[in-house]
Amino acid sequence: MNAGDHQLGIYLAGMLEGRTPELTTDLAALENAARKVLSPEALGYIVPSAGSGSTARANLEAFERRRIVPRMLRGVERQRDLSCEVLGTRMPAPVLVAPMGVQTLAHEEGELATVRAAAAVGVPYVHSTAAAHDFEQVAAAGGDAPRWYQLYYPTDRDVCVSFLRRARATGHSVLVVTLDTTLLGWRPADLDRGYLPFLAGTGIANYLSAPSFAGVDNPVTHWAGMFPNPGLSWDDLPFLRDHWDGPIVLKGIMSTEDARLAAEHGMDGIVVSNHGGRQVDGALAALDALPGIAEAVGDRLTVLFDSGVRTGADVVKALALGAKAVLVGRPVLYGLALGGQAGVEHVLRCLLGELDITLALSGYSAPGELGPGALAG
Ligand SMILES: Cc1cc2nc3c(=O)[nH]c(=O)nc-3n(C[C@H](O)[C@H](O)[C@H](O)COP(=O)(O)O)c2cc1C
Ligand SMILES: CC(C)CC(=O)C(=O)O
Repeated sequence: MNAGDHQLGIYLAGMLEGRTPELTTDLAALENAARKVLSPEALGYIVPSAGSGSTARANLEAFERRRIVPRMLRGVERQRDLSCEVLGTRMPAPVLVAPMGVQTLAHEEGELATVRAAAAVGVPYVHSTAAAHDFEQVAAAGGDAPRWYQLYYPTDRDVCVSFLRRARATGHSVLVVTLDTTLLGWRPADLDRGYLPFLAGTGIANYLSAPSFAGVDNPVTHWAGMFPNPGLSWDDLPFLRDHWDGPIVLKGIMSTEDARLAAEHGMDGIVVSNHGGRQVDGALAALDALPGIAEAVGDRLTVLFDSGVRTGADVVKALALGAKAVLVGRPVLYGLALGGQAGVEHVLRCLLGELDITLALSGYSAPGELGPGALAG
């Protein structure tokens, strides 16, 4: 994709054709539009965060606080190339779709619409263990487009191995192991409603279609029993190495010490993330954790980032602070809720377009040129 074509393309209406007014190009405003179309349960599950929401607010505030310093007369390339390679995956820009389960809450086609949209734009899609569609369905819908797999490490290792095998067999190239959700966070919006998608049977598709577990009496409670895994430790990582022959990324790293341990344990990458503020309310903003971690690990690990990315300018800020690429979460679900596959495509194209324009107007031809000097302070 030639990112430089985005803006003209938009003005020439190619991208806006068939767009509903709710699908605004102001990505930060999508949440309000999505609130109007989501059911109360879906809204309660997707939009809010843990506890009082202070960490989710801090995530956004950390982006707001940091300011880009635009530079002039730097001979920016007329046709910018934002493409990059991350852990063996080529991508049109340093942006991936974050792993998110239960996407049928946002739209009946759920992950199938998201993976098709990601494939259309070329952005890698990260398939969640808690997806409402399984590995095979997502692989069929996504075709050859890049896909990674996110693991919730279950207490039952046979189930774990079956997930890893199927993920590999269906073309997922990188394993993302989420560490910050060994228990569900304290989420008042769901607790007050007594609602959890999994208990309603949504989000266990990968598990339900695992042939070896077909005989289980009550699959929902069986899965609910093996999902909580607070006993997980660094000693459990070699098992994954034994059963996964591709790169492994740890998601949910928020301290320099854990980042160093990830490198010492031979991991390939980390995602600096607080799960969009959905887990530990009161945790620091993910963006505030990023620069120290990036400095501590240097070239030893590929540092990725998520939590609070809403605009192209946010992507610029995260890259300047040391991320090699970012994962975008809720905005994708807002696009999904508002327009299915077309809505997700809209969000991804806007994000890449705004990233490209912001980068160029700030004096940079490529994301790799960004560093802390691109920001004030
Ligand atoms: C509805 C929803 C479901 C999610 N499901 C998962 C999941 O299954 N696995 C995972 O690692 N992260 C999951 N996440 C967290 C995202 O991967 C990501 O860390 C977070 O959404 C980033 O923050 P943002 O929404 O502010 O962009 C989920 C987030 C949301 C909003
Ligand atoms: C706990 C999961 C199964 C889904 C998730 O990660 C989330 O809702 O944030």
